[in-house]
Amino acid sequence: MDEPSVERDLDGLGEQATDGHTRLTDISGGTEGRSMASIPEYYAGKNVLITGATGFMGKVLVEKLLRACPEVRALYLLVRPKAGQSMEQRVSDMMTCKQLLLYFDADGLKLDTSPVGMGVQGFSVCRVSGGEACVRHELLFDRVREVNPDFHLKIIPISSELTQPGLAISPEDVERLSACINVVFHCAATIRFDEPLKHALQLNVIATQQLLSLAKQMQHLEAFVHISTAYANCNRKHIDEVIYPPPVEPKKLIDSLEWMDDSIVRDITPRLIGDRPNTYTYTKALAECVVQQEQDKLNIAIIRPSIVGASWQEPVPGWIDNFNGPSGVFIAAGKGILRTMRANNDAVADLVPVDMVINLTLAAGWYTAVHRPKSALVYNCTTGGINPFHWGQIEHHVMLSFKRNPLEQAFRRPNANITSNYLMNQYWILVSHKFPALIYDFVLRLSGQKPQMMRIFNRLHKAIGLLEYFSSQDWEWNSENMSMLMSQLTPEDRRTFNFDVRQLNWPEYIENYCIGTKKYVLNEDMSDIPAARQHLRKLRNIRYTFNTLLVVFIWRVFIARSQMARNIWYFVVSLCFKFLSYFRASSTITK
Ligand SMILES: CCCCCCCCCCCCCCCCCC(=O)SCCNC(=O)CCNC(=O)[C@H](O)C(C)(C)COP(=O)(O)OP(=O)(O)OC[C@H]1O[C@@H](n2cnc3c(N)ncnc32)[C@H](O)[C@@H]1OP(=O)(O)O
Ligand SMILES: NC(=O)C1=CN([C@@H]2O[C@H](COP(=O)(O)OP(=O)(O)OC[C@H]3O[C@@H](n4cnc5c(N)ncnc54)[C@H](OP(=O)(O)O)[C@@H]3O)[C@@H](O)[C@H]2O)C=CC1
Repeated sequence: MDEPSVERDLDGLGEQATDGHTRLTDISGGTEGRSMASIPEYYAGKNVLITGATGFMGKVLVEKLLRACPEVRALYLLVRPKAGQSMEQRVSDMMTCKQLLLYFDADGLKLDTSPVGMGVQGFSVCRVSGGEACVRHELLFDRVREVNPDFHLKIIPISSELTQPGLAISPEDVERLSACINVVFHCAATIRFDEPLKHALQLNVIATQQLLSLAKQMQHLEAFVHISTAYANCNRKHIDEVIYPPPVEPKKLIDSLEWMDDSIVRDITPRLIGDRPNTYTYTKALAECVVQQEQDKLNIAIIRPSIVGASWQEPVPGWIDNFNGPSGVFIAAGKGILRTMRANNDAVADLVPVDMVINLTLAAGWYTAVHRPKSALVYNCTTGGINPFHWGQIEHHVMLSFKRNPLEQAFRRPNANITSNYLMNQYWILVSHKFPALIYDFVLRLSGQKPQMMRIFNRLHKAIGLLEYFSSQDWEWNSENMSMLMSQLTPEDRRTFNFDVRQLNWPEYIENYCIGTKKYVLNEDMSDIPAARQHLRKLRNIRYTFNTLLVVFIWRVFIARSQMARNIWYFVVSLCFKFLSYFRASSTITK
């Protein structure tokens, strides 16, 4: 079943819905006979619904929409209460991004760390008189706040647990959303690769279905933008911008899994997901299918980003707030923990910066609402086909960057190597991961502390084991729709909502990415870099001393047991002495 099920239609202007549902033409007056609105003009006065707003991409979407489209009327965020926090509290924390204060004495020594909160947004340093300095998180929403200090008034949290019937939205909220929403961005998903199938199906597929049902009740809806992944069809080598037939009819799967015990579902999961690597990519493919089923009733766009990395330029270069995908690998390599990983040096590393994905998403929302393509348009948001960069190059630049800007308290000097050879990788895991971990834990035990290194390595091996599928091969994505969309933007919009991946300078991007993991994920202070470098020098000296002692020890053991080794040893030593005395003698003669 290789036939794509969607035909692209770029010029299909609005048609009346068959079910009497109000389409764009009724509320915006269409675009006919008018000059086309720019992106900020389009979003002006619009009510936007966003799921997954507390996630990595959702936060950047909210920030950019508020900053670049200041006339947007309101953002309705579907948020669930979590970890004892109400949804209002969570949204407020997200916007205020709590602060971390570090105090220094006159010599620049850190005296105290007082985390006022837990936001992970990074630092800006402000030196004050008297030798005290305050380092505070550079807030994700700082730039919006500069433009509009009251931006929070535009944010309306709506309580919703997406895995519950009706998304657990109250009837009053359903009524309110149905009456006012113009654009929906559906970002929420579980992105864990080891999610049990039932839960992944519940969130990635059933919740999408329910959101679509809600969308169909929205009387003024103009665009529904669904965030998928470029890897939804990773069982193919060449991926076009079409929705492929699903591995199974979603409704059938939902019905059959409903009555099945969790243990049965676990047992049959490998058979069901077939040639896909995990439940994530499998359920994202099913979600695209349920979205496609509504394309006659709604104006739909599907965005398929590849591996979403730290920001390129906005809100600040290198902004990142999680360990997902390559970020965790970079950090583990920077800390000197990860020394080896299975990856293909020559395979394309299809990273795409989060701000480019969000710019494309906002532009696609605009295009979908204004042009109303007859069928859902899919945008492969990838870099490999246009501006390729390879895992081998990534490794090189990550290592360079962490040597220039080391992480604090590294376990060993950063020196990670990737290899596609399974046996070689196993060898290095033994020599460079397990052996040092055992020694370190042994030292911890001797000093009365709890061993921890082996536990860390076991978790790391589990995580990288799940990523290797994506780093060991490459794919070809067609990204014509991305180019088409770019050509539709005004020069001004092209600058404000830049997703031209040709402009990415990879070495510079990777450097900012690594610095971003240091500043924004690990909350490390850039002014501590000299101390971190000093720590690396100490580690290097420890390594030299350890290696020398090891060689001497092995040799001592060896010559104690073998006459031949002893003879060679005496021969080499006497040769050295002879050379030494010869050079000494010849230098006295020449004087
Ligand atoms: C120089 C080297 C060069 C290298 C080149 C090679 C690089 C290859 C990179 C390939 C990336 C491929 C990504 C493919 C993306 C597909 C795109 C998408 O659509 S979807 C987007 C992609 N989706 C994903 O990436 C999801 C992948 N993640 C998962 O599925 C799960 O987190 C898990 C199974 C790895 C661990 O589960 P579990 O044991 O239950 O543990 P928890 O979840 O509770 O977390 C425990 C702790 O570990 C932390 N941590 C998390 N991840 C990593 C990491 N990678 N590493 C390190 N640490 C990591 C986590 O923060 C937490 O810390 P703390 O709070 O305790 O302090
Ligand atoms: N990151 C990446 O590399 C890529 C991501 N994508 C896609 O982009 C989208 C966003 O990804 P990303 O931002 O990285 O993911 P995150 O894990 O950072 O965010 C997921 C969001 O979904 C919300 N969510 C999860 N479960 C529920 C629930 N039961 N009820 C309500 N909300 C829920 C989370 O809310 P809460 O804070 O409450 O947990 C969070 O806001 C996803 O659709 C993903 O498939 C695609 C390609 C690559």
